[in-house]
Amino acid sequence: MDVVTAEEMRAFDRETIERLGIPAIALMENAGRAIAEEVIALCRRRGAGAGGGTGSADAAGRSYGAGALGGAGGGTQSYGAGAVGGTGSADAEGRSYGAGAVGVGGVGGGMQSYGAGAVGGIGSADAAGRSYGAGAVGGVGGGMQSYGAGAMGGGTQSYAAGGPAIQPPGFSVSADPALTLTAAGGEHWLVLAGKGNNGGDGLAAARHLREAGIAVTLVYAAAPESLAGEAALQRDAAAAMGIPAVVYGRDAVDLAACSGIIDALLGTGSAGAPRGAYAELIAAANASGRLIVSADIPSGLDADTGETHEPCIHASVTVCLAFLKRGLLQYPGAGAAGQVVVRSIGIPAALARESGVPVSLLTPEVLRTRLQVDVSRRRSPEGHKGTYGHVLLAAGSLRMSGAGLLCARAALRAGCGLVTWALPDKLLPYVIGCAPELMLAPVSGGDGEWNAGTAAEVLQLSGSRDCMAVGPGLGRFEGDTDWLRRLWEETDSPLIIDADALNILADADYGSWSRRHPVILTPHPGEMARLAGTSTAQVQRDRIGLALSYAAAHGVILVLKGAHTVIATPEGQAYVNITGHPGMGTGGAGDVLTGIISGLLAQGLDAAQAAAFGVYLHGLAGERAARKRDNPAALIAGDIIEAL
Ligand SMILES: NC(=O)C1=CN([C@@H]2O[C@H](COP(=O)(O)OP(=O)(O)OC[C@H]3O[C@@H](n4cnc5c(N)ncnc54)[C@H](O)[C@@H]3O)[C@@H](O)[C@H]2O)[C@H](O)CC1
Ligand SMILES: [K+]
Repeated sequence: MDVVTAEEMRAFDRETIERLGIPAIALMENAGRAIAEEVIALCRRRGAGAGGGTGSADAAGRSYGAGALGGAGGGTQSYGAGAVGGTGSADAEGRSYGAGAVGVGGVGGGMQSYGAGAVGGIGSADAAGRSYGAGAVGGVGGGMQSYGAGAMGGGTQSYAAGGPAIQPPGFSVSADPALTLTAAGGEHWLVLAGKGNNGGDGLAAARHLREAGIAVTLVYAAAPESLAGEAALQRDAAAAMGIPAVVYGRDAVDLAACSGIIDALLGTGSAGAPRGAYAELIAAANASGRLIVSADIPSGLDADTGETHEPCIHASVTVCLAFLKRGLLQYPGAGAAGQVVVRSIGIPAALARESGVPVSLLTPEVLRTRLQVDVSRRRSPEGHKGTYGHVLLAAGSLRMSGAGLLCARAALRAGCGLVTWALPDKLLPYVIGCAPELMLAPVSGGDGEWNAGTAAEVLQLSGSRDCMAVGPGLGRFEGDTDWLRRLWEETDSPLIIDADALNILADADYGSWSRRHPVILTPHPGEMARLAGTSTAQVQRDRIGLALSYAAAHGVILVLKGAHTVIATPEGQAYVNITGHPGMGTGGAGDVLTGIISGLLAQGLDAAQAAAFGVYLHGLAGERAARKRDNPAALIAGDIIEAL
């Protein structure tokens, strides 16, 4: 799935209109319909008793129940079986990545669906009975009924293709299930409309909600006569249908007097912090406690960086139009968006591929098709430990021996054949037997710390290894810059640099160092700040942008760790990972990731493949491990290794 900037979005919009000849109003109509469908699906789930977090909600407020509904903003994620469907396959965690909704910031446990085109689906039903069948429509709470290919959806009857028909097959008529809501009478939605095309989308949605029997009132942020172009057409159509409208600032508006709010104030045309009526309406909407569905992006969000201006809408659902926006994947924006559903509106997805959009959401599909990773990791019956490569690890010191042990164990769990851990000789007696699968190579460390004289010993060890990881628990020592430079320039295999080795790099002008093989850097935001000579806050301000520029400028694969880790390549590609769990913020989790990446490299994945797949697997394992704890706070790094 491609991830775009606002400017890229506008370019694809223009190309679709000008080169393909699709009228702008058609795109807006499609956008309005998509928004309305998601609102109706949400009402349907809520009406099925899934209001505000049915079933269980975990400590983070994520509701996992069937038909679960994200709470009012605040970053709660809904994973419910009622979540609007998806197509295609599901991964081991029940995430479906086909063309469906995008669960962003998602942390396992429930079903997440990633993709575009919520309503329809193709294929089979999964173990939970969630249907991915063609024509299948999100069921009413309690999971989706499977309607089977070509069957009639929209109710409880279903004619499963090929199965015993409940009624004799024959003439049948179905309504438009995605825009039909039984018992709509209890619903009254407000549409907060800005004066741009985002507002136009909301006005188009209003007509569809009206058609579904839902009461709608338009709340214009600016005088309606100030709307222009397609938005003005939508204004006039809504008026012609007699949809009630008020103008903020001129008429009394009570945003709490409704059952839900569509936020169509600001979209990708927004610039800076919301001003005037927009700001007041955003604040009032957040204060109303009502469910908010945002059109395209939450108003007040920077579509490119994920910065949330003051104020910014906290949505339960964001109906992202045409392409996933970068700002929806980067915190705090990812926390303001709620469940993100990417909906097609008639702009061909191929435009992004053809134009070389550099950023992708890291899904199994992207791993397979864009990184050519065999996510199944099939093994040949003739394989042996030599087949799966040999990792050399230069890590650990007296006070941080555990980091080396975690990294080494993780490399083995990632599937490599052999791991040799080079460590200061004084540590040896203390680690012997901690992991019998490991081979240990003591280097002359004297007092249990590393010293510059060990470079030759490490280089000698590296000669027969497939990759080398340097850094976990390394510590700093006299002459460490020259020590690392020798490893950087003289090893003949891929290098993974982590922890204190990153700090050594940050203090060195390593741009002049020569390198024959790929290098992967795995900084957390603080280490990234030191590497880039900036502040941690600045790093977090635009993670994707910074990772892309740093990787290209320094010719490295950069793994910028954190919530939604970004993997960027020297060739200018970036992948945003959304597996993982807040419980992974624990000492040693980074050492485990370095081990996983090393283990994959040793098995023959290239640097970009190993970095991306390693991050993805690390996050999945963290989710699994967190679910095994009564409280995810109890997660420790070793649990992640055991969950691989
Ligand atoms: N492929 C596409 O791009 C499509 C976009 N669609 C929708 O259109 C919006 C983008 O619309 P645009 O008219 O460019 O801008 P906005 O509607 O986001 O709003 C701009 C509007 O608001 C004023 N404004 C800007 N910044 C602020 C601020 N900080 N405070 C107050 N007011 C502000 C500005 O003057 C403009 O008047 C996109 O998100 C989609 O929702 C369609 O879906 C079709 C395809
Ligand atoms: K919006």
